[in-house]
Amino acid sequence: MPVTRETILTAISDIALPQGGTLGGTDLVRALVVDGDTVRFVIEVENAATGRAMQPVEAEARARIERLPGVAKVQIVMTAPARPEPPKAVSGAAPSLKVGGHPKPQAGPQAIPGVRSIVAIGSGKGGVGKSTVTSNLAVALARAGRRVGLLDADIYGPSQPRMMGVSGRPASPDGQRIEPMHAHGVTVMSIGLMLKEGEALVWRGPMLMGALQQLLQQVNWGELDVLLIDLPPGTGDVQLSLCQKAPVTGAIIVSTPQDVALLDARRAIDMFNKLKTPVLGLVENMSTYVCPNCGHEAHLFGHGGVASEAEALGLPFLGALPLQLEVRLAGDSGQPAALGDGAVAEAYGQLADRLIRGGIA
Ligand SMILES: Nc1ncnc2c1ncn2[C@@H]1O[C@H](COP(=O)(O)OP(=O)(O)OP(=O)(O)O)[C@@H](O)[C@H]1O
Repeated sequence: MPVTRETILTAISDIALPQGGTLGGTDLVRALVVDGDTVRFVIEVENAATGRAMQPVEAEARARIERLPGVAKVQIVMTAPARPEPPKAVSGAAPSLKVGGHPKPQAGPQAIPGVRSIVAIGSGKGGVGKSTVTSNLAVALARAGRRVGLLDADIYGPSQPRMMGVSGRPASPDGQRIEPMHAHGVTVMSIGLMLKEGEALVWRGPMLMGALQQLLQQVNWGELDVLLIDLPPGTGDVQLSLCQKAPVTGAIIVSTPQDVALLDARRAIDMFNKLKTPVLGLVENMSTYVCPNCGHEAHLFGHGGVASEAEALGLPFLGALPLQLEVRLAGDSGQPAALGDGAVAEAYGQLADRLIRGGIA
């Protein structure tokens, strides 16, 4: 039987650390991947000196994993994170709520109290409409009577405040817990609400992870059937951190039908597979364009590519969403198109329905 992530973590969890405590009691083990009979992971240490002190721990972990049936090769890499940027790297006075900062040690994924399921929305390529799909899906689920949260974790380009029409700074009466915003029946939180508009975040990996951890754990999400997480495009720190810090139910991948977008989508799927996060299915955005004047239907980015890719990968194809000027205008005005009654709202209604029937939302 192939060895599992859980078996490995259990096998090494009680190894004592030189600084006290055990390996299982920290979140030093990162990016654990089981690839057939090969096990790979990273042990993150504070600096080179801690790394040297941790060498016996690494050796003991390697020996224990090598003894597990089904393991032929163990690759352990010890890394020290780049020093985080000091908070002044963010211009303006964003962190009065102290969002950002080094992540707190956390042993494995931590559930968010009251949140039944967590769905990450990802894409390989930027600009394919991931944020648009997330906001419209959130609205469609809320219209279907679900209790929905939307976390904008697109730390480099948070667009949910604009798309959902929320602004202002979230309150934090006790300086610890953060009150989310509410729009169109959806509970919304975005790193963008902590920053001035147009302000780019220049935090590095560890700060990003700290910010994400806070947005997951310090926001008063309340009781939710589903929390949708709008990820940054690509396969970086935020995705990795999310799948390690939160029990993600699954990921939905958004792509346009273009080959180049599909190629990147494949990379995103591969990353979620490596992180052992189930891919719930693929969505094709900007699928068809119907000219509002003459009704002519055109396929600007090709058509059907995502459905055939899903079939080839043995993944569900969750639906095709049309390219429409109305969608962009609605997104820009903070009133997602799924609030209306047209073809777009119907397509999102079907997508929402599918997730509800599948027990995901
Ligand atoms: N189906 C659609 N029809 C028309 N415009 C769309 C559609 N989907 C997205 N857009 C527009 O395309 C632009 C990019 O969309 P969006 O910001 O949702 O993409 P993204 O993948 O989240 O991008 P990023 O890489 O910045 O995170 C936006 O202006 C949006 O309004």
